[in-house]
Amino acid sequence: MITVHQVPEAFSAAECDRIVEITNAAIPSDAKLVRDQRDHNYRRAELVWLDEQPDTEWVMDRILQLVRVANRDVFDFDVTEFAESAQVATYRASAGGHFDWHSDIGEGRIASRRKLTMVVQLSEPDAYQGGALELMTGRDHITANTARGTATLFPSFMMHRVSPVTEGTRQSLTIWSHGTPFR
Ligand SMILES: O=C(O)CCC(=O)C(=O)O
Ligand SMILES: [Fe+2]
Repeated sequence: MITVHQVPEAFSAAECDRIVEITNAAIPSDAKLVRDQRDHNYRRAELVWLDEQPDTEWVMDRILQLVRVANRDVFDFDVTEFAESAQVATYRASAGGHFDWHSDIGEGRIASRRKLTMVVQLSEPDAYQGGALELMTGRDHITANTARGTATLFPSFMMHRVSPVTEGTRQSLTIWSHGTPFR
């Protein structure tokens, strides 16, 4: 089904804390876009790739379980693998953190095979202003639940954005699952 599916408390507060600690201990790279172009007008965030961090297998195990169940019960897409590491993004108001409207499907060998995107809210909603994950479901758009630990899953072709963070810092985890390109 083509929809936005939200899973409250996909990660507990303690688990979000742990992911944030791991992220904050790592050295972030500046957000790179599909095809490696950098365009700060389009996206501004720091990225940490989870597969480069120690002791994160449990995060991947949980992701696998969440995506498997959501795909079985809701989407029923032809998803066969996770071809890219999960990433944690840090959007800071002080750095103009945001991500303009985009689809996650790109032209590259891997980006063209993205099927299902999952985003987990890692920050408390009162830790930042702005920073809403908005998804275009048709003529309207919806705003993802901001509760900490909520997972939002959607088809990777769906247009979405993170509105500018105007105060504080927002952190989120993103993972894509892959399969034969949509046809
Ligand atoms: O941080 C978010 O809520 C969304 C991130 C995103 O859209 C992406 O990494 O492609
Ligand atoms: Fe995205």
